[in-house]
Amino acid sequence: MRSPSMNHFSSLFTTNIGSPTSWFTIYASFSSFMMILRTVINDLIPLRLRTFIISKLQSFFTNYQPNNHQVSLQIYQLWDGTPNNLFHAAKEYLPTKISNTYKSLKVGKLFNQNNILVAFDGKQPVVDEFEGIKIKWLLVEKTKNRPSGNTKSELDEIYDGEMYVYQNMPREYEGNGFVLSFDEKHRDKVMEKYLPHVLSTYETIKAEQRILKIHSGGGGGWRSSNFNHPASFDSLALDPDLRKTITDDLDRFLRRKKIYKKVGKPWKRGYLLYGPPGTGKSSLIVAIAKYLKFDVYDLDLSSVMSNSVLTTVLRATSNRSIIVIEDIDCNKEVLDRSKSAADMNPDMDPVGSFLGVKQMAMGGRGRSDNSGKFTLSGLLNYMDGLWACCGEERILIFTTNHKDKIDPALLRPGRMDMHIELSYLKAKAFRILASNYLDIEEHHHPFLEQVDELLDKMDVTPALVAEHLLRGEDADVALKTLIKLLQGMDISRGNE
Ligand SMILES: Nc1ncnc2c1ncn2[C@@H]1O[C@H](COP(=O)(O)OP(=O)(O)OP(=O)(O)O)[C@@H](O)[C@H]1O
Repeated sequence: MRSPSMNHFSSLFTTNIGSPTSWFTIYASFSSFMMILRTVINDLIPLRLRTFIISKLQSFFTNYQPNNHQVSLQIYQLWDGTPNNLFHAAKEYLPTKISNTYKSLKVGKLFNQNNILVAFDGKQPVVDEFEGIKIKWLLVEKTKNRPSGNTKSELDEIYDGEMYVYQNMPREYEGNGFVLSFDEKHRDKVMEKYLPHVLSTYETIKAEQRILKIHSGGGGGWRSSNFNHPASFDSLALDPDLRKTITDDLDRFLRRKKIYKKVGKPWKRGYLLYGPPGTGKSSLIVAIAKYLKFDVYDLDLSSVMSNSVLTTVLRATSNRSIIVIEDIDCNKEVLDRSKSAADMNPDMDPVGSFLGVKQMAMGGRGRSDNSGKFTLSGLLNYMDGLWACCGEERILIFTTNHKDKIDPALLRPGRMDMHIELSYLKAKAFRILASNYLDIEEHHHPFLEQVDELLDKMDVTPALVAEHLLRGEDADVALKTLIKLLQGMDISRGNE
């Protein structure tokens, strides 16, 4: 026997289903049918069997992923209880991938930084493209068991399954994390190329954000402060070819870490900056430090009383640093060394004399003369590689006004690899000062040629001209008075 509702249900297909009345009839029939079906199921299927079927269906839908060719990687804040570098790398890397289409971002500013910082807040996935593959990043926050923010969104749909893994992590894995997903066929590329790319980008960002320090002193310990000197390669009046030679050399030094390791040499480089006072030697050191993002250790040799103090002081320097010894020719021990070596054997050539003194310091004849004292040989030993035990990524810079006074032993390649002469101001470098101090574009001022001619025939330091330009606000007036000054110097020179 058929129930009235079943009759209704079957008659649906013959009625006109376009009218509201017919829709209501369909609804009423369907409800009655479902009620009857539920009663039948409850009566005929035992409770335990029903629970089993429901749990199986739930688990099927939970584990079902529409894109089952997608792979996901979780990067948590901790790995075996210790900070996970990949997590920190991702944290710095992702903001570089945020485009203008992002509608919700975190912003902030730290005390010691000038820039406004922007970060991914996790409410929207970040999609990164790398060598033709798309990688989707999501943020997982500690106190929430689903990606932060959204109610019911794309994130939930994708990550309900992933959250199950997350919630079952051992305690030490708890903390914020990232989940990145990509097509399975790119698995190798992501592991071998993309993740190393994230790490190396992080290293670059870290180096750029680094707050540089200057440490001064030596024998009595280092005194440190933030290094905020405004000089840079852009502010330096340097012949453009010389600037390029220097920056190319620095770049090459940074690139060749592996080669130094392979040939068993400490990764270090020595520069000798020489030239008259006021030609920019100290300013160039600042420019190099900023270019490389290296800290500076300004070593006062007169405070170093013995070789062992020198070793201690140099050991206390950090990696990625520049050790500066200014006016090396003025150091008494440095000058005395040549003298004492020559006294011992007047026929020795400079390098031979260096070796003689080095042997003394290493335990040869006359060692007792040097024990307990700072000697140049102690410094040379350090430069020759004994410092390899004290770390890497060191640049050593000596400055002098008198290159000819320096012992040749100090200058040979391997100790001072590059000798950079900073000289008097000439036309090309002057254009840089004119642009920086007076906003004069290259070749665009009627007085420039006259200044060039004067600079060409006389020796004027960049310091003197820079000081003069700093006083004038008006370019015409500043250049006119500079021409007068130079002409006056030219006349007095002629009178000498
Ligand atoms: N090439 C340059 N470009 C721009 N400014 C310069 C240059 N050379 C010197 N100056 C200016 O002169 C000042 C002194 O220069 P700096 O101390 O770098 O010279 P120096 O060669 O190290 O002198 P010293 O041998 O006396 O130590 C700097 O503060 C800078 O303003």
